[in-house]
Amino acid sequence: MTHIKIGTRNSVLALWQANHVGHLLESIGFSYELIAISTKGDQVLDRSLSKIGSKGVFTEELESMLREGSIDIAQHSAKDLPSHLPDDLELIAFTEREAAHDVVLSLDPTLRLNSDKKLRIGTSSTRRRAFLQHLYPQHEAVEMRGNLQTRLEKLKQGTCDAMLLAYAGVHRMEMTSYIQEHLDLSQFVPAVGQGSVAIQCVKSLDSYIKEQIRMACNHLDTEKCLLAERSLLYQLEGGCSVPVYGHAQLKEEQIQLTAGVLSLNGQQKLEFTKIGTDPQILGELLAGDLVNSGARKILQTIRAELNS
Ligand SMILES: NCc1[nH]cc(CCC(=O)O)c1CC(=O)O
Repeated sequence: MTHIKIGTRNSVLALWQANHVGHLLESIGFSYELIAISTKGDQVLDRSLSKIGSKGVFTEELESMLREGSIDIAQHSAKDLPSHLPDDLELIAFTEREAAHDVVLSLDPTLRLNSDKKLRIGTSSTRRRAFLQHLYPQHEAVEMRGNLQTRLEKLKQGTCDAMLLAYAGVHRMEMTSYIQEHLDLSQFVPAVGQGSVAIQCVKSLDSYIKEQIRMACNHLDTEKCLLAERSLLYQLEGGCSVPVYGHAQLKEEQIQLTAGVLSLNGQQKLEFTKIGTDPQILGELLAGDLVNSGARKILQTIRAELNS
């Protein structure tokens, strides 16, 4: 029997996702074990993600383990993957994406973002912070790092009135009872990759095993969408720390990609929607539209602000 060592971060969410991948592998008769590690992104909690050195804080250690052969595959939240990945590694599968939108969690069932009352809203994502300032400038964004359990604790302690999170993680962690609002995908556009789990391996992994893993875990429609979103991110060299966002959906046989860039304070926003059939080209074309409208200048300003 083929036995697969799955490398994963050791947060409860990451372990859930790794077991999910493991169960998919079991469905084709493979067995699996988890090799769980704590990454720099999990350990350094006193600085914002955008300041720890953004690229690959959650992924680098797992990539080294792939090369050493101590794991066969690594599972990552597709959202946490940098746009530029090392040449000796590849992504061989994207699991079926669940609802990709963001949600508002609070202990107060009457809380709504559109209220006039100034609320303290916890988030660690520059995209959510920027969207919040753009759509609901009356509120104050509060930095919130840590895994989902830690953040829920902080909410309960009163560090903030509400927090913004991805529905997918909240659902996996069975925290949906705290959801007070589901944010509209078309207004509060998700991060590239949000809601899907990516599987990475060394390019030199046995091709039969690769094919089997892909068969068990890859969801073709999700893959088309993720490839379009990641193609866009690649062009703009965005990472999870910069408010470049993109979300693709299938409309009949076509891919519809909505993507944009927001300034950190939410005051400038560039956004386009485009339809196409080739994910790679669609991402490139939409990135081109953004660049032609001045995205590079906004991005330069964002990077300077984040580094200061
Ligand atoms: N950066 C943290 C992270 N990475 C993936 C998810 C949620 C699950 C997913 O998007 O697949 C989260 C938490 C969040 O953003 O709320």
